[in-house]
Amino acid sequence: MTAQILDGKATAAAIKADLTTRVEALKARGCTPGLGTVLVGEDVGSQKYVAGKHRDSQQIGINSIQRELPASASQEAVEAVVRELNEDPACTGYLVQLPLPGGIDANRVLGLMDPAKDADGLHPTNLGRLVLGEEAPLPCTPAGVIRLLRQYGVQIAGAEVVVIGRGVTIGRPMPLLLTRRSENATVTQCHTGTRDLAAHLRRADIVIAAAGVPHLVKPEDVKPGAAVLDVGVSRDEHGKIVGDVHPGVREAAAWVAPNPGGVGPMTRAQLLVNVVEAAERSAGS
Ligand SMILES: Nc1nc2c(c(=O)[nH]1)N[C@@H](CN(C=O)c1ccc(C(=O)N[C@@H](CCC(=O)O)C(=O)O)cc1)CN2
Repeated sequence: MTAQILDGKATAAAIKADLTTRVEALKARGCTPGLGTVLVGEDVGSQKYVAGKHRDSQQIGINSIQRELPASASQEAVEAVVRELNEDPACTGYLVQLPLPGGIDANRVLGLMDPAKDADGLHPTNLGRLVLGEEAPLPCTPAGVIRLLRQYGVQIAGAEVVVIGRGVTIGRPMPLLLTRRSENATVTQCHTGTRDLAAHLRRADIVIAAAGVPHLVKPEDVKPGAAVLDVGVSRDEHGKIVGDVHPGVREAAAWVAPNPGGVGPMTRAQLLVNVVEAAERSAGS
């Protein structure tokens, strides 16, 4: 049996269509949302992601504010841009593209952001709110994963979920979302210190692979009927994406979110959701 594709592109397009109407309503009330991005360095992947975020924003009527600094920028220079965006009324939400170059203290930079303008849900106050079960902008990739599973009717409640990875954008917040009462999943978090990854994978109803290790998840380790979401990004010698999930998994699983075309577009769609919601909150709607 070949897995059903969890199509992130199509799902993201539907989310964007809904947001377009909400942006029009905001504009009619004199509030035009503006997405700010802070990009430090010349990493080609990060440049591509940021360009995609602005392209999406412009398509639905959100203004773009782009700040770029060289890889040699000092901590003070990056912090100055964050302070500027905190004060800029045209910027209703913004993000700092990660990873930041070595030598920049990313936690300090994120902590300086105005939590009300945090479009990524990665400010310590907003991550703390998530832990406490309070309303907060949600980290984009984990929220995109949940939305994609729901769109295709994959059962989350009661599911055994394995998350591979413990980074700040996906691995750390993903279990927080999955174990909310609204999702009710049981989560095992695996990482480079996990002794027997295959043993965990064989029990999983849902696998979320975000390790950045090419073809880490093999067909023989996937439980029949499982949903497998490929979030890991490595690149081959031609710059082509190689995911964490072996292509043969398509013949073993019931659902697969491919990479590209699965969770990536959902990450960008959730960013737009966060920007629109922040603008709606600040406009008092
Ligand atoms: N500040 C943040 N930094 C990073 C985040 C994040 O959520 N906030 N996540 C990742 C990268 N990321 C967003 O920034 C991201 C990754 C992938 C995609 C995407 O649309 N991918 C396409 C393929 C694009 C390609 O061909 O290279 C797809 O999957 O179809 C968007 C955003 C790390 N940093």
